[in-house]
Amino acid sequence: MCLGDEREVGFECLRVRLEQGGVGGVGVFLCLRGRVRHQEGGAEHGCAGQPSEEALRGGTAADRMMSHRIVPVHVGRSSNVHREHIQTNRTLQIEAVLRQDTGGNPRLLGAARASVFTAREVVREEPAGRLSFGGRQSYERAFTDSPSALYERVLAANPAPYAAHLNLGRAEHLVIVSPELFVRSRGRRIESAPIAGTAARGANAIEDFQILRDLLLSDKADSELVMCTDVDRNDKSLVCEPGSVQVIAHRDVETTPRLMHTVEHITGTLRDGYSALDAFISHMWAVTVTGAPKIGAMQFIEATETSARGWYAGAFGAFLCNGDMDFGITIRAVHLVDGMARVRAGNSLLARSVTAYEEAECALKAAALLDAIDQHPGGPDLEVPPDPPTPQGLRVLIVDHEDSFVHTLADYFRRAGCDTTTIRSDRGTGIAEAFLDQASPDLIVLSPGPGSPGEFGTGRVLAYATSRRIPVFGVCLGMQAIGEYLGAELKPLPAPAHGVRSAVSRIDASESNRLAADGPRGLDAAS
Ligand SMILES: C=C(O[C@@H]1C=C(C(=O)O)C=C[C@H]1O)C(=O)O
Repeated sequence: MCLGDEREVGFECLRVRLEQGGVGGVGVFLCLRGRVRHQEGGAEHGCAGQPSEEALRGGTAADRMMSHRIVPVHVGRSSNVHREHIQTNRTLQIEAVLRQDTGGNPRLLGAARASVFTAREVVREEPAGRLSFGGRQSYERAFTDSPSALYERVLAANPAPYAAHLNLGRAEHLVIVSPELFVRSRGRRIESAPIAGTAARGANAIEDFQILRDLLLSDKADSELVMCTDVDRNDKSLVCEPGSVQVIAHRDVETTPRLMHTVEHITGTLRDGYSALDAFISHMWAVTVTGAPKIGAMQFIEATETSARGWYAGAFGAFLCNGDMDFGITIRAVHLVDGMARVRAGNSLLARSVTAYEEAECALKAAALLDAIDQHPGGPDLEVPPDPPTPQGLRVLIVDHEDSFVHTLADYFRRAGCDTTTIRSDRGTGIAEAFLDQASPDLIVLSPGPGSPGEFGTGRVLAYATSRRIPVFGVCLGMQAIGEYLGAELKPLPAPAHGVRSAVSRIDASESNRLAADGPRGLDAAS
C-alpha cells in the first residue's frame, strides 16, 4: 500500500486490497508511515509489498526472513468515516522559530538546525490547555551491523508488547520496541491505550515507588493524559455505538525496563456499518503523537517539525482474516537506511513545558535504543565495572532467631562469596557446642528475631565465640544480644516499631568512634 499526497487515496488502495479477499494467508501486515506532511511530487513507495531483489541479497538470513508480505483479506465493508483534510499551515515559519530559539547562534543554526528543540518558544504562543506534540528530537549513528542482530539486542533489553523487525526493501529496515497500543479490535469491541507521562525508572523498587508517586502527582502529566483521553473518546464516538465509549482504566501505570508511563485504557463497541478499518482511520493519527485538538496540533507539527516523520509515529500491526486488527504505534523505533541508524523521539508539550525537561525526556526515550546500537561489534565498548574482590571461602554461621530477614542476610553473605550455614537457635538452649565446633565458623552472625535475646539462649553462643575469639555480628535482636552479654540493659520502646518504616541516618566516623569508646552501656538498646 502506498500513502501518497492524499491519505484517502492510500486508504482506498488498502480497502480495495482488503475487499479483494479470498486469497490465502492469515492477514494483512501493515506498517504505515507516520507522516502528516504532504510530499511534493507524488506518492511514496516502499511502504509495503515485496522487498526488492537488492534488499533480499543483503543482510543475514534472519534479515531476509523478516521481509514482510501483504496478503489481501476481507475485513469488512466500506467506510462511512468522515474524513478531514489536514491543512498545511506555515504561518509559524521554522526558520524564524529557530532563529528566536538559538538567538541567531550560527553553530545551532547550522548543521544542527534539524534537531534544535524549539517547542517551548512555539508552545508559549499556544493557548493554555492545549496539547502539542514535539516529535522533533532525532538521534543518529553510523550503523554497519546486522538489523536482525540489533533487533535481538534491542528486544532483549526492552521487551515490548509491540515489537517488530521489518525489512522494508531496498536495504531499509525498522526495528521497533513500542510500548503503545494504537488501536485493536476483537469482534465489535475496540480498544486503545494512550500513553502520556514518562519518567525514568529508579535503581530499585523503593526509588521506583517515589518516582511513580511523583508521576502520579504531576499535574502536567495528568493534564496531558486527560487531553489525550478526550480526543481518543472523540475518535471512538465517530464509529462506536452511542454510550459505549468508556474509560476503563485511568492513569494506569506501565513500565519498561528503563521507563515508567501513565496510560489510559479506552474501549467502545463499533456501530453497525463500521469495521475495524474504520476504527483504525478514526483514530488517525494517534493523539499521543499529534496533540489536542488534533487538527490544530497537526498544523503545529506541519509548521514546526523540521523534517518529515517518515515511519516515526505511524502504526504497525495486522488486520486478521476474522476481521480483527491489532496495531501498535511506531515509536521507540530505529530506522536503518543508508548505513545510518536514526532514532526519533518526542513528547507531549503544554504551554507550561520547560524546554530542558522535555529535551531530557526525549533523550531518555531514545537512550535504550541508542545503547543497543552502540553495542554492535564495531561500536564503543560498554564500560563494565569490574566485580569487587570477594573474600572467598570465609565460613559464616548465621544463627536464626525465627526472623523473616535470616535468609536475606545469608544471601548478602553469599553474594560476598562466603560459605554460609544457617542454624535455627533452640529457644532457651541456643546452639549446641558440638555443632559450633563442627561448623568452625570464621564469623558468627546473630540474626534479628522477635522478643528478647534471653528467650533464645544467645549468651551460650556468645560465650563460645568469646572463648575462641570468633568475631560476632549482630543484627537487631542479635545486636541487643551482644549488648546484653556485655552488660547493657534492654528497655522496651514506648510503642512497637516492628515493620514500621523509619528514617535511617548515617553517622560520621568520629561519632561512631565515640559510641565505640563509650561502649554499649552508653546506648539505649532500643535505638
Ligand atoms: C512519542 C513518544 O512518546 C509518546 C509520548 C509520551 C509522553 O509524552 O509521555 C509517552 C509515550 C508516547 O505516547 C516517543 O517515544 O517518541
